[in-house]
Amino acid sequence: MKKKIAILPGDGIGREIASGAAAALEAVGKRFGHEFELEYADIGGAAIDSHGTPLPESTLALAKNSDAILLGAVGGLKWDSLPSAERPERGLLAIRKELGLFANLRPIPSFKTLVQSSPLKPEIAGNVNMLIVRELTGGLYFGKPSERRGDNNEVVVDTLQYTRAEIERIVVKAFEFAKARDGRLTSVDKANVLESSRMWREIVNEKAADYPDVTVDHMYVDAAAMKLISNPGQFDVIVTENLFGDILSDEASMITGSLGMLPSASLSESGLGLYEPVHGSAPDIAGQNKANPLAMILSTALMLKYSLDMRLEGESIERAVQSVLNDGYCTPDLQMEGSTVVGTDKMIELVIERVADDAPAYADEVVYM
Ligand SMILES: NC(=O)C1=CN([C@@H]2O[C@H](COP(=O)(O)OP(=O)(O)OC[C@H]3O[C@@H](n4cnc5c(N)ncnc54)[C@H](O)[C@@H]3O)[C@@H](O)[C@H]2O)C=CC1
Ligand SMILES: CC(C)CC(=O)C(=O)O
Ligand SMILES: [Mg+2]
Repeated sequence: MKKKIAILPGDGIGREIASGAAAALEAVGKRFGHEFELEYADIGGAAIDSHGTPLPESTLALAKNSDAILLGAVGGLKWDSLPSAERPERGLLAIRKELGLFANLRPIPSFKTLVQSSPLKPEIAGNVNMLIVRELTGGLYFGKPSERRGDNNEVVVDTLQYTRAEIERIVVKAFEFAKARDGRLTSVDKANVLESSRMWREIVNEKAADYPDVTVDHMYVDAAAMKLISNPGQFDVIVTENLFGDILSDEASMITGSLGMLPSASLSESGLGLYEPVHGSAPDIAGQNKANPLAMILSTALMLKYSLDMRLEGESIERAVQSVLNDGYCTPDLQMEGSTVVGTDKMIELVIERVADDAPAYADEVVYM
């Protein structure tokens, strides 16, 4: 049956890498005999320019009527001086909220061939396979009030708010992933200071009773930031609130050596999924054919596996990516001696060829989720 996919390229490098997602779907379609109907719509700065709002009704309607959604990235210098409620990023937050995408999954594996590109020592970067489960529709990014106040607007307030139900559903999701993986869950909070973290911790402890096979530990977010660098191999599943997860996952990308390597999946309770790279629109390299398209392509693989029940198809993309890296190709963000540096377009082409070619499985195959 034909699957309808909404593609929202967004801004900056989002537009360049979105073509990688479309090309990967076309290659998978040809090889496995599927038909994908791709429909494009604006979000973020592009939507401000075309529709006067960062999340047009038509984009939201398309997303709701699709089997899954692929998103590039939003934001850019052109829109940076807009009030925060009108910025491109507001479109991204709004689509997450409107679609109820509360569970953001950010897998971070070691890519053996990329160990050299990590600023960490090979023995530290080389043995990681973690999953960050980030709460995505609550916390500091959504709490009200968020405003300037007082005489001359000299007071500013942002609000970190969660309901018990919001914390429970993300914690349960994380326990389920931990149970299916290595059975270790680290809950990251700031319970020594924040009331929200104290409730978060209580809920994790309550839910632990339902998962006797999962070992739970709690870590303060400042210490977790340090341990991600000193000993990332200790983590299996990390569960944390929205802002902490945002920051820690960018930090964790350095295990691979580039933010351009990390895909993500955002899932709702009904099972609808939006797939996007962890990185942003990278205005510093936009339009130069330098962006690494692999995070976007790997997000497409996650989409096939988790929203379309096409496991083999998703794995064919993951394997193709690994094959290209093993053959020594990389984009400029991945610093590796002796490798062949290629641009965005060429990297997409190399991966697509290998999807079509049925690249073999590797003994050290990267496992995502
Ligand atoms: N999900 C999204 O749409 C996100 C959007 N943003 C927005 O993106 C804009 C830029 O924000 P930044 O803080 O610069 O974060 P960024 O993630 O866009 O870039 C940070 C650094 O990583 C590099 N980088 C990111 N992705 C890359 C890729 N695929 N290949 C090679 N290098 C890559 C960039 O060149 C830059 O030096 C802002 O407007 C921000 O609000 C930021 C994060 C997430
Ligand atoms: C641009 C923000 C709204 C989001 C972000 O940085 C992220 O989701 O990683
Ligand atoms: Mg981020």
